[in-house]
Amino acid sequence: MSETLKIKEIFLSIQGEADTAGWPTVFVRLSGCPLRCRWCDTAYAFQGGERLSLEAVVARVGDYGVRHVTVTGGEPLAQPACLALLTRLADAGFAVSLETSGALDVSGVDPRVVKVMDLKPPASGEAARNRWENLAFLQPADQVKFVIADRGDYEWSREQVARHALAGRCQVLFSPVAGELPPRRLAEWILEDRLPVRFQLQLHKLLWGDQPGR
Ligand SMILES: C[S@@+](CC[C@H](N)C(=O)[O-])C[C@H]1O[C@@H](n2cnc3c(N)ncnc32)[C@H](O)[C@@H]1O
Ligand SMILES: Nc1nc2[nH]cc(C(=O)O)c2c(=O)[nH]1
Ligand code: SF4
Ligand SMILES: [Mg+2]
Repeated sequence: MSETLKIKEIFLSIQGEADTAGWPTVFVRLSGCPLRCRWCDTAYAFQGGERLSLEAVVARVGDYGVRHVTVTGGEPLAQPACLALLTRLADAGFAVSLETSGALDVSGVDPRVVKVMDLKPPASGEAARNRWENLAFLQPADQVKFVIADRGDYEWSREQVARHALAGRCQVLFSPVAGELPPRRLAEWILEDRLPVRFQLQLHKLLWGDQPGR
């Protein structure tokens, strides 16, 4: 029997986050997540979804006729068949990125796939889940992302960037928790400290607000 995945949704949108922000992108959102970040904007993906074969997912992605595809969730790596999906999408010629929490092993991710990996700061409630061994598997095109709720999270994130020399390994993204930390405050902290990190806002929320399938 061919492998299957529980899929919450597949949709076309403007990439709202990370290095490919702005590109028309197909999103494949896998169901389920073992974490419960306090501010998660995608809790609707924790349950439900449709079981699809890898072939069906690749075919649906292809139907949209765009080059970029992002596999996200939920936590995509919580389903082991996600690794095979990533490889099939890369084989099919798509520019593939993976959004992952940083709590699951990324060592098996196809090297053609760009990893966008969170490190969860304390106010998420999930900092104990950060899998620090993952840092050894980052490639230069990958990105490490900190989603920051308050000054404590900012200082913690700044400390991890320094301790693990992250800025020399890949792009480092700092993003405010939407609706919680005023973006300007985070921008000013970054500038005051001359931090070598990239400030990010979720473009799709500026365009469409906070709604599923966008
Ligand atoms: C919904 S998660 C799915 C992938 C994976 N579970 C993860 O956490 O990276 C995708 C991205 O959205 C970010 N995110 C979730 N809720 C957010 C919020 N309220 N404000 C800003 N970013 C948020 C996450 O931190 C993560 O970078
Ligand atoms: N437009 C849009 N861009 C995104 N980039 C990463 C997303 C995610 O939820 O992982 C996301 C999303 O949910 N929507
Ligand atoms: S790991 Fe990602 S999907 Fe899971 S709760 Fe945190 S932000 Fe949401
Ligand atoms: Mg999202």
